[in-house]
Amino acid sequence: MSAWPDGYARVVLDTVDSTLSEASRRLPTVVGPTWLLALEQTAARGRRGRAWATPRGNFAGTLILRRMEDPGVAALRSFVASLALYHTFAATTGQASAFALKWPNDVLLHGGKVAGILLESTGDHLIIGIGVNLLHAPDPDQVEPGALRPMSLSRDLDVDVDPEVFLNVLASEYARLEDQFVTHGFAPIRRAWLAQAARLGEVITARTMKESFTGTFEDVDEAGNLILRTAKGAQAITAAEVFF
Ligand SMILES: O=C(O)CCCC[C@@H]1SC[C@@H]2NC(=O)N[C@@H]21
Repeated sequence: MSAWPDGYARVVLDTVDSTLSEASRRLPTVVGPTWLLALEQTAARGRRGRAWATPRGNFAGTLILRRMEDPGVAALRSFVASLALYHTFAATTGQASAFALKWPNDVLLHGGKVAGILLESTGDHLIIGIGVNLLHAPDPDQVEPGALRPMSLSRDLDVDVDPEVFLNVLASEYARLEDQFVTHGFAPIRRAWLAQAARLGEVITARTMKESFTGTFEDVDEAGNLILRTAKGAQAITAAEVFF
């Protein structure tokens, strides 16, 4: 069992609309880094305005941090969070090789999506929302065409992890990597993230709001951009949806 990290507060809620919305409501009274865990969410949101289902048994957590850097640097915490998730999956299942990281911040299990992260910045705070399919995964026909198959730890790995246990391990892994990020910057996080990256060196497609780029996934640069080698040369992509 991981020790709860010093300096972090923890709030467990039974049902809430969204831990991201709850985090925003609590901002005026929050002191120090705070984890919110909901055992059920009724109106959770995912990236690009999509809905996110959190039935009981899945993990829905949000970390509230005071933002100390400019927005570009603060946003690199999506890599800190996804790497912390990777270590948490490795620790709770004992099967690290089953997991991989998909740019910018999904976690894959056997090539399908098992966890997603949504970062929101409000005033001087950063709010990191994390959803994990521990027990249930949405039906494949509930996700949009071309999206990866949703996976769950229980169904696809035959491992049952309680959301509160998952939070304890994740909070500890996150705190360790947050210290590393603050002390040494993005470089060690970036190296460790790339070591677990899905499809590095392979041809992938990144779709932005306006364009689609297909090329070899070469790197993630020091600003967190996806570097694709296309027929027109190297393209640095800041925000996109990636398709394999
Ligand atoms: O689209 C994604 O991949 C991101 C999903 C993020 C879902 C989490 S669950 C906890 C937090 N509360 C929300 O409403 N969303 C995030």
